[in-house]
Amino acid sequence: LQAFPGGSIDLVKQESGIAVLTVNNPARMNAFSGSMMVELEERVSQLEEWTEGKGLIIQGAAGTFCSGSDLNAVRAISNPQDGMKMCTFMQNALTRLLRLPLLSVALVEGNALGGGAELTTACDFRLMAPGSVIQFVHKHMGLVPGWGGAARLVRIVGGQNALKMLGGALKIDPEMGLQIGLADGVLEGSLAGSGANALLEAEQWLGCYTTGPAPVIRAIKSVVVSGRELPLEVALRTERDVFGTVWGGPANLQALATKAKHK
Ligand SMILES: CCCC(=O)SCCNC(=O)CCNC(=O)[C@H](O)C(C)(C)COP(=O)(O)OP(=O)(O)OC[C@H]1O[C@@H](n2cnc3c(N)ncnc32)[C@H](O)[C@@H]1OP(=O)(O)O
Repeated sequence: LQAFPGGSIDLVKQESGIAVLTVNNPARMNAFSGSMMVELEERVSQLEEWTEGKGLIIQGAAGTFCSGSDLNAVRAISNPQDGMKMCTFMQNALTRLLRLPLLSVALVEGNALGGGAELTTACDFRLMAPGSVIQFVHKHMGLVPGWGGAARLVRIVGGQNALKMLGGALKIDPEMGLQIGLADGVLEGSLAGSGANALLEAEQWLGCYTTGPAPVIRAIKSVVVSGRELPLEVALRTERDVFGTVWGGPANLQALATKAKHK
């Protein structure tokens, strides 16, 4: 993958506990070069070690999300063996990304195409800016998703919607995204339009879910990942173990001491 350089994956970990990951290759509409795939995996490793983290926003540079694989690299490795190696690498990186103990949101401005659409499904939530599009264009490229995007899409929107989206290479706009459950929110028009404002709005949106002590937010994500991925009996055991990490913990004791009311 390192033989196909260009662009970068930038990570900023903020004091607020929300990190921002930027897919940065604007000359190619933030397409993933080989070196960016390697960098993505490195950034995921850094986030796995970030014990203070609560949230993650994934965005593209310069007002558009990501146009998938860099087609120059795709052409150079257009044989099944190399394609499967690349897919294995990206499936692993994106599976680890989705399993991070952080609540993650894909901030979709402009286009999320091909592998870019797949990347949005490796986040817990998708926020779409007005005018943005998520499109699995794979059929038009004579392909199917290979970065795990089909498997995750079925779990997000159901098999029927996934079949329509992949079979028709449908352009999903924010309205349709909300309707089928692909989008979890749409940015306000007033704030959208500038990358900085869109990011601010995404931070505010995510803040509704990440407010609170990091151990509790991370535990919430862990029990949901277990419920999402494991057979019920195993998920229940995991839930009990995670419960043990917060029961009697500082946040729990403080809530008991203040006799919190939930009106
Ligand atoms: C398992 C993974 C499967 C995959 O991801 S396969 C790749 C799927 N993605 C695509 O096919 C995207 C192809 N690109 C497009 O449709 C359009 O470029 C796009 C994103 C709608 C933007 O259109 P426009 O706004 O008209 O801009 P444009 O076409 O002039 O693009 C600007 C420059 O970006 C380049 N670019 C866009 N997408 C790229 C890509 N995926 N790989 C490599 N280069 C890409 C494009 O060639 C152009 O470069 P240049 O200015 O001509 O040098």
